[in-house]
Amino acid sequence: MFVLVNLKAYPCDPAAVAAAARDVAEASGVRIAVAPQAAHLDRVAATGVETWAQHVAPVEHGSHTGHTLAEAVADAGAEGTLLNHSEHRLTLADIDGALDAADRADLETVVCANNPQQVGAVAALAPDAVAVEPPELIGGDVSVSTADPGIVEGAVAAAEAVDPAVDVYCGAGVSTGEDLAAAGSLGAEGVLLASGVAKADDPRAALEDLVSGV
Ligand SMILES: O=C[C@H](O)COP(=O)(O)O
Repeated sequence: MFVLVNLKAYPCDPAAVAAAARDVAEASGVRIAVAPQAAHLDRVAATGVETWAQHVAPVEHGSHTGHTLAEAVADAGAEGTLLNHSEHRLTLADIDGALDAADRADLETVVCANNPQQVGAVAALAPDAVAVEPPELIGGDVSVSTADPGIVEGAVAAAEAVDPAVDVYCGAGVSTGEDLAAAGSLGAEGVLLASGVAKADDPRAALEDLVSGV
């Protein structure tokens, strides 16, 4: 299972969470990556943890003030990027352009989607993975794998029907080892989570619990 921890814009210490994620990944053998704010990418990458961007724009080098350039996040140490997060939606054309940008910069990609129908649509653009997240469950206490297992199974079937090479992750409310195991049993190959770690009193303990069943 892949555990992708999105720090969003939460007021946590990105380097401390990253160091904890690095240690827990090393101790458990579970692949864990951290996606901080763009301005914190180099600080997070310096810890040695696998580092991801939260977004890249569908642009190339040039006159694009304020846009996040894929090559710049790669220079800062990112190895992958989220795209089309529920809190940063893109048009289909922009997802396509951002995937091209990520490809140029050699970034792995996870495209987020609300439901299995959207999973099918974005899987057709051939990202490395898709992440299904029902927006109403994001930031809550109940995991998607408990509240809506059918959406995870539907996402797995939708991606498989379009492109079996596209991995499927799920997210929203994931915070415990039980949640991670449930996601795996529904066919997900990873989880995308945020508040369960970034807002935890002890992010290291939260990460240890998360991987305890793997
Ligand atoms: O990017 C992460 C997802 O939006 C899930 O967030 P959450 O774990 O706080 O529900």
